[in-house]
Amino acid sequence: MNAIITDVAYLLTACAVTYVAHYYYKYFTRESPLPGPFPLPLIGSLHKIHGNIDKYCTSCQKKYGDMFELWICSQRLIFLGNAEVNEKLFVGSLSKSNFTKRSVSENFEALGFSRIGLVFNNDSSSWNYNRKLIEQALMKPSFLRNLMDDIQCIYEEMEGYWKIIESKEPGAVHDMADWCIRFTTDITFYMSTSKHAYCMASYFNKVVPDHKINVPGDAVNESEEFASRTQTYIDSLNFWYFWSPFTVNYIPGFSYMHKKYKDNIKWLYDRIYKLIYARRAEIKKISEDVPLRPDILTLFITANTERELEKVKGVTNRETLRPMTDDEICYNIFDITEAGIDTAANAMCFTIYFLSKYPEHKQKVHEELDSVLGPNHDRRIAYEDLDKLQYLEAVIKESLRHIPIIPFAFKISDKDDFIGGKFFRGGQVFFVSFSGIHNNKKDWPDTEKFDPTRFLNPIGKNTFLPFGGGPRICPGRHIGMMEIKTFLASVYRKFDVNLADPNAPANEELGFVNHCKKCEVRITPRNC
Ligand code: HEM
Repeated sequence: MNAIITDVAYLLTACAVTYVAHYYYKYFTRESPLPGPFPLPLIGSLHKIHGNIDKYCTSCQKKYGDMFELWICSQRLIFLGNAEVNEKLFVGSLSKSNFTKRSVSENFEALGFSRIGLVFNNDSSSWNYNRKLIEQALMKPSFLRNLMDDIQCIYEEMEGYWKIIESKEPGAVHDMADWCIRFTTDITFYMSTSKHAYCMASYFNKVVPDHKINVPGDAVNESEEFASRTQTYIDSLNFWYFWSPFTVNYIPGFSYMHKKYKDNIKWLYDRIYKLIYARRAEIKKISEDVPLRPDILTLFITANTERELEKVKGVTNRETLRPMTDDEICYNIFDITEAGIDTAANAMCFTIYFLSKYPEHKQKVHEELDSVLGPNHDRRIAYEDLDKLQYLEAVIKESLRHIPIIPFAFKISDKDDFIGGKFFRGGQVFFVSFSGIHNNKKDWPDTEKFDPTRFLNPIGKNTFLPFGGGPRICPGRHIGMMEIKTFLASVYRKFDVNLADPNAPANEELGFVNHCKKCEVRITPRNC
């Protein structure tokens, strides 16, 4: 027995020594070595990250410069933290770019994410097709016009809830982190499907239980479940990104979570499929001379069919000329809802935080709103007004510079290339740090200062990338900005918003995105 134990111990030791030797052989013989933290076998620098890879990399950037290497387990990542070293990664033209793909984990591959939808899709032909159809849908004039109205209707609903709360409890404290996420959930759901998610209504019913808003019972339960499952999905991304396939499949506890997360996605897909079938049936019943409502679901169903709403000029690419299948519609709607809710909500919330922290900029925003929108607060904000709100836009941008909602992206090269003067083989993973780029002292003097006026003059190329860059740049950037601007303009034209605790921190926490955990404010009518 003892002999067997000794043999097994020898075998394990031999395996461990071989693994360590191989790990460091790979490390010391790597091509184009860069400075960076010295990695440990198995974990690399994982033990130093303490849950926030963005903050860890920012501290490494101070020590090792704008281009360094970081090992996560046995994977070598190349950190790129300024506009110059990132230049090739942000070439916009698809045919000229060597960076058309994201780095996705083995779990994402196994779950099929790398072949469907948009966000993690690395199948060039499927991604290209989905991307073109999504871009076409999001730029249809009828869609944009309707969206402007929808945003304001949903805002007015929220303002109505605030007024009831104020009438019951003057000077009440509102958590904008809670309101903003419900606001963007309601908008995203409505612009995608023309269905009400009732997220704000059901939240209001929770906050003010003795003043229930009449919402169809099933719809509330369904909407709350949809919203909470959306958050669960966002959590599952970190889980699947950072844990190995072995861990999630075979280690008890992890395998339970893996199954729970897979069931969660299935639930969300099932709901979207139901909506697609119902909408297809509705469209069939509507006579061809009656215009259809241009929500994203209808735009996808009718794209490249007889019922297409408006042709977008200049789109001639033959591969986009076929209609979308139900699977494609489902995955694309899913990606749009998942990518559009948290991002816009947190951008709104952090901007409110910064405006409260810096009243001198809030004052300028108030003045600009008064001059552009005039004294009649019942007048709806027009699409054309948004362009004139330059100071508000500068404040939003400065907020996104300080706290980029997506602080980094993992990109992978299609083929061998020189980056920052160093040679890398195709397939190398690059950690593109938007935080690093936004805080680079060369491009942003006095980086710590909250100074929106930086954005009133032209800025350096690729120095500000809250929506990413290159062929995978965010396709929702225009409507994201439209939502944020319209929301903030609607709030600040009428109200003054102040932090309940003037010394409160921004309360940011990095999950899959930088989110605002809490932003407690008091909302009071302006004296103007
Ligand atoms: C403030 C709001 C938003 C921010 C800060 C934001 C930021 C980003 C960033 C940084 C990326 C990665 C780009 C890259 O890899 O270079 C991205 C991708 C994406 N975003 Fe957004 N986004 C926002 C709003 C939206 C909205 C409203 C939608 C949907 C309507 C959306 C849909 C997407 C999709 C589908 C992708 C994946 C694109 C692809 O891989 O081809 N985003 N976004």
